[in-house]
Amino acid sequence: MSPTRLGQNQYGKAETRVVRVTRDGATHHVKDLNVSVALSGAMDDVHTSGSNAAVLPTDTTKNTVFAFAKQHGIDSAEQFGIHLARHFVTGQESIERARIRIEEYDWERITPEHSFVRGGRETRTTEVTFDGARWQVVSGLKDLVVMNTTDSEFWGFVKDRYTTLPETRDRVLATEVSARWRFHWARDEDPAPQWQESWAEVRGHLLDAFAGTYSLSLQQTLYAMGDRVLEHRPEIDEVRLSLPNKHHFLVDLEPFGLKNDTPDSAVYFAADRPYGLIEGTVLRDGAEPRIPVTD
Ligand SMILES: O=c1[nH]c(=O)c2[nH]c(=O)[nH]c2[nH]1
Repeated sequence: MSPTRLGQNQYGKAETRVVRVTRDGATHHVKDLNVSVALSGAMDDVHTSGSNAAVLPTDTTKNTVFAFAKQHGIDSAEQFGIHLARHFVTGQESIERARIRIEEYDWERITPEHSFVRGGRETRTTEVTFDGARWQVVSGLKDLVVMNTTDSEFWGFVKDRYTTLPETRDRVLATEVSARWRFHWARDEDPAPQWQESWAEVRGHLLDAFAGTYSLSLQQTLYAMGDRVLEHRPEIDEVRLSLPNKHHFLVDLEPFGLKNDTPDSAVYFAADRPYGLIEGTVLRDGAEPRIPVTD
């Protein structure tokens, strides 16, 4: 038998759901997060000798999330993640790195006071990593569904013996955007970004680029989206996008004697699978490389 050793490892409580309700007279405010803590460091013993001496229980990491939400509030998901990561890395000798992933759910008001409906829109995400010296904050969004009903073409592609896709000069382009953007900010001595404002601005640029790009492929739209964010937001160094192509196929209505042309109230079949999956990263030239984060 060849010798073995412990490779990359991390542990912590995943998906702690914390909801904080703040009262401003009769007006209530809700912050709704799903927080996953992952800690790593000097953890050989717990895996190989059974000693738990270096292990802060995952139960404690969950309790810390609730206690911090109560004591310090939740200003932004990023700020909350930074606070937690700093606490774990500076508070325990055995913990060398913390990664905090947060999803934030949106609640819209039904009444001005204390009734809400869960926003059916996208989920906001952030991932904060801290190794005691350097921060890496990657924020994002997922499940943001968008559609252009024109200004999209796809033609001039490679054709082999299995190609049947017709070229098109006018199609529906729809996708469900998953985007993650990495902040330049890495050191405590540098001023941190305005997390809330930055997130809203990036979201706006992603949408503007999607809507405003005359698209010859979803790949081209992807690049335009990332490029626009980097052009307008100096606090961001990298944008990663995952864009499923939510195909809309013109239905063949010829058997019923109906012409189904795009310019004339077209009818599409919105297929849910399979879907093309277009993924890519747009980087600022000369940006520092990311800290590798294990999934
Ligand atoms: O925008 C697109 N990019 C592709 O790579 C592709 N492939 C395909 O079949 N349809 C599309 N659309």
